[in-house]
Amino acid sequence: MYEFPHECIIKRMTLRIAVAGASGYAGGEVLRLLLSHPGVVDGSLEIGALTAGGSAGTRLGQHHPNLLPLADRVIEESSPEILAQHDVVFLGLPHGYSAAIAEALPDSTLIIDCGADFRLTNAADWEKFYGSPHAGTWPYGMPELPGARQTLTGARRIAVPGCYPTATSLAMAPAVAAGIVEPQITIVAVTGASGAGKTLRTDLLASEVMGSARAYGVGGAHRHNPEITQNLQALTDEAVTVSFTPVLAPMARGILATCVAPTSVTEAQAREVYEAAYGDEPFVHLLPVGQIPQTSAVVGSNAVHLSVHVDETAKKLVVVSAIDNLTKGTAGGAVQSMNIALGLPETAGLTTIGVAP
Ligand SMILES: NC(=O)C1=CN([C@@H]2O[C@H](COP(=O)(O)OP(=O)(O)OC[C@H]3O[C@@H](n4cnc5c(N)ncnc54)[C@H](OP(=O)(O)O)[C@@H]3O)[C@@H](O)[C@H]2O)C=CC1
Ligand SMILES: CC(=O)N[C@@H](CCC(=O)OP(=O)(O)O)C(=O)O
Repeated sequence: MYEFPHECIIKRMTLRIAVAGASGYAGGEVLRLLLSHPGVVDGSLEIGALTAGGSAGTRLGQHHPNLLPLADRVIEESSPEILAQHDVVFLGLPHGYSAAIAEALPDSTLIIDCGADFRLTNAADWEKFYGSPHAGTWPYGMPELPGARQTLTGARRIAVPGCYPTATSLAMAPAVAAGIVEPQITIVAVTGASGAGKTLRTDLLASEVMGSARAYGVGGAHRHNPEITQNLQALTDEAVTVSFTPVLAPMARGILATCVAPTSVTEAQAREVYEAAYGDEPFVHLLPVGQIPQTSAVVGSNAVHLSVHVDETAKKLVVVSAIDNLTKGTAGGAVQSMNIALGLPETAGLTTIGVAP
């Protein structure tokens, strides 16, 4: 056995990557990004098994017509035996499946879980919002949070953040960390239907979603509440409260979050805080004054677009944030974390340029 991963890179061994949940949206997006990852292009990374549940035995092309280079690959069962033959395993499975798989894989396997199972530190929060026993906590794949890159470097287990927590935590983290807001935060975030995955649901039929927008998980009921609070609470000694309302909009991809908190600073002062926090970040961009984020500008990219405003009358900081839920909100964050864990350039295989309009 070699020491994974640095020895592999030094010895130019090929790392094999499996994607479990390959027929789903998260798995498909991981594969889309991997196909143009320089490691896959130069052969140092290899796309190995593609696995799923009931879709085992079908061609990947049936599920993802965009992934032509992999169209004829046959999906296998998500068994630990198959996944254990790989150095890196992405999990794009429903909540509740990751722990059993992780237990059956060697400690040396880099497991990157797009699901929620290992994101929360507080077992009571997990049980309240997910209704099952807490599996544990893994290093959290949001490199832009203070201290996160060190935790991810060399990690073998990574919990990829939720899509709303990505858009909203990155929007509010600088303000909370710098103490320029009272951390009583109100968030309304619009999302596209792909956030719900591919599972057939009658409330997600085209006739239900097209031409309409609707709030859901209202009144603190959405399971991303504790995750957003956890991320922001880690940045301050003051008690953080988050009132979060998600809204489903008739679009396939994208999240647009509006995050509001009381402040006494000016807009210029707030911008200075955000410029200092994100000036060197490859994926988080504070937009020029006068430009406000929109989902079409980030779709298909790993970018986070932010604008920072102060409502002088209401004395509120207003931060608008846009991401692609499937890219920075899932698979892009997963690949970015893989890059850090493996000692590869953090931006490898990831673009900041969206497909607007
Ligand atoms: N969609 C998004 O924007 C985001 C998703 N995530 C997370 O990523 C994970 C995947 O989500 P998403 O891709 O949207 O969901 P999908 O419903 O699109 O895909 C789910 C995948 O899991 C597979 N699967 C389902 N049941 C089983 C099973 N019993 N055994 C093995 N495989 C199974 C499905 O295979 P089959 O086709 O065979 O049923 C499919 O490949 C979830 O945990 C989700 O919370 C995280 C952030 C954002
Ligand atoms: C439209 C829609 O339903 N969106 C999903 C997004 C959550 C998600 O996918 O993130 P997790 O990994 O935490 O499940 C939702 O609100 O549940």
